[in-house]
Amino acid sequence: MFLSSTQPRQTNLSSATAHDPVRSVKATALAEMGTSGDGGAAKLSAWTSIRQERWEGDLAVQGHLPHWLNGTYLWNGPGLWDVGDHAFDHLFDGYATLVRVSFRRGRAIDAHRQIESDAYRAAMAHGRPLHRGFAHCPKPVNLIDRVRNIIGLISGAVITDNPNIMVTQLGDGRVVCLSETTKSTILVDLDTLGTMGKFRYTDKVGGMLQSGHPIVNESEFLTLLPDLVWPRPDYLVVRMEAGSSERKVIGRVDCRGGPTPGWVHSFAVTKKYVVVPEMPLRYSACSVIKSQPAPLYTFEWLPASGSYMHVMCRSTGKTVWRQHFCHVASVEVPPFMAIHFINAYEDTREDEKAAAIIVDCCEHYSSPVVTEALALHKLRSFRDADVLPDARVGRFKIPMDGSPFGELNTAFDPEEHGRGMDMCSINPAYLGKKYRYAYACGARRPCNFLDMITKIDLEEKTAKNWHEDGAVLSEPFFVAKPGATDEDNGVVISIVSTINGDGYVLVLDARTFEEIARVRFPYGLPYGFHGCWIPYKI
Ligand SMILES: CC(=O)/C=C/C=C(C)/C=C/C1=C(C)CCCC1(C)C
Ligand SMILES: CC(/C=C/C=O)=C\C=C\C=O
Ligand SMILES: [Fe+2]
Repeated sequence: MFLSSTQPRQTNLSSATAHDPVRSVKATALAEMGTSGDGGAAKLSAWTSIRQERWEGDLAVQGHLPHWLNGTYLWNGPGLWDVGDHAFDHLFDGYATLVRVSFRRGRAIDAHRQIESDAYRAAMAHGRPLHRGFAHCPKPVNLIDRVRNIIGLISGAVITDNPNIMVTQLGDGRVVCLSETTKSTILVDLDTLGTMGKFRYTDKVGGMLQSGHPIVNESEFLTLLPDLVWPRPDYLVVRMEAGSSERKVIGRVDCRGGPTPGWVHSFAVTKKYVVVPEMPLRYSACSVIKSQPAPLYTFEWLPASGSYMHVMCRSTGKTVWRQHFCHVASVEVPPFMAIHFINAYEDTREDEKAAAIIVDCCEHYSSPVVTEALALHKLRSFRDADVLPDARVGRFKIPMDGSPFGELNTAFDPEEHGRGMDMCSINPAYLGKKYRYAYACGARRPCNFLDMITKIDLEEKTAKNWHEDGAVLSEPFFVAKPGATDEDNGVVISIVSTINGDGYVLVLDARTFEEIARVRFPYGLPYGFHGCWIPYKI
């Protein structure tokens, strides 16, 4: 049964009631402040903890959803920042909230639910967070606590398993949410959004950390495992076949600079290669051991340690360039700061061998300040101040002829997307291949956060933008029309948090970038990071 009005049909509220107290007084007060000289930030649901632990119901559709849009958009992010009297101050620390919007023949049903990681359950039980997260680090109160912390770090017990970055469906149908700690890989039930438990890897690969963006298709799951352990800090490149829970090591990349690996929130692949970025924002072993976040949280900025791009052959695991064997590379590149890689492809010669690898990313002009810009106290204030750090589409060219240096250039005029950009997606059929269009969040300045969505044409070097005054928009997600052959034939979905505290799913025609429908939530949702599309089985 679908409701035609905006009145939500609520289900399963017993659980919601049980968890309602977690929404702290601070968060409620903030949400109700409204006109506090913060440019309207206080009313935005984007930076406010979710209203209730779960909800399910029909949504009112304004406009026309295409009848071919049949499937589920699953979306994950940090929906709860307040526990008891404790309020996290970083976007990346919130407890994961999973949102599901199911589209069927022009209609939409929504559900959301908290993911019950061990870290979330412990916080609910104790009324405060107990685990170490991205920026949150429970303070040791005495020497015993300090020792317990070090043991807990080695065993992994004090480290968070809050899976708030992404959600993906594996080739065998299992749905997992995850973050950058390996233990945060958690299985969820697509029908109920219930937490089913940890994803148990059956291998002996180990590893405490993983990339936040594994590359997943119907046949495999590829990811990077950065390892901080001295004297051989490195990255393992691992693959897990669909239907298996065993990761196999494809190869290993030794760090070329610095005492630890660079942050690998995401990475890139081409048809034949995995590209492992090594950037100067490196994991800080010292801050991890001392249980004391450094100014850049668990990272430190070490530009003198150099920046590198390593290209590994997906089938052989080789990274060393050999002229007649396997054309792979490890090159020094200009300093860079990238959280998200957009895509990569092989620029081939006439003999079909790659002359260079092209890698595109959301590049922050070699500055780590963007991580600090995501502190909640900054996002909740100064909405009108132009404080969002600049970013551009950075294009690397990695030579495959044994040359030691790669290039980094600006792919097109950043003014086209307001000089800010991140949270990107492409048509997934073009992953690892030459492509023309990228979708991303951009900036309508002045702003303190990404407030526009943009379609970037890398061939014509132009952008089409969509914006609503005062609203915060989530990562634009491309869904292809079944059977379509044009790269941009489909829709782009983004979740909008409006200046009045409401929220809706925005659906744009990906070709024209014009709005075709908006689907209203019963209440605005917190900002989320990344999603996936699961078509219905016929
Ligand atoms: C983008 C985002 O949400 C990132 C989350 C990152 C986390 C939870 C990182 C955790 C940690 C490290 C990267 C290194 C040391 C331990 C720990 C703090 C858990
Ligand atoms: C919100 C964000 C990263 C999210 C990670 O998954 C980056 C925003 C950058 C702004 O310029
Ligand atoms: Fe991400």
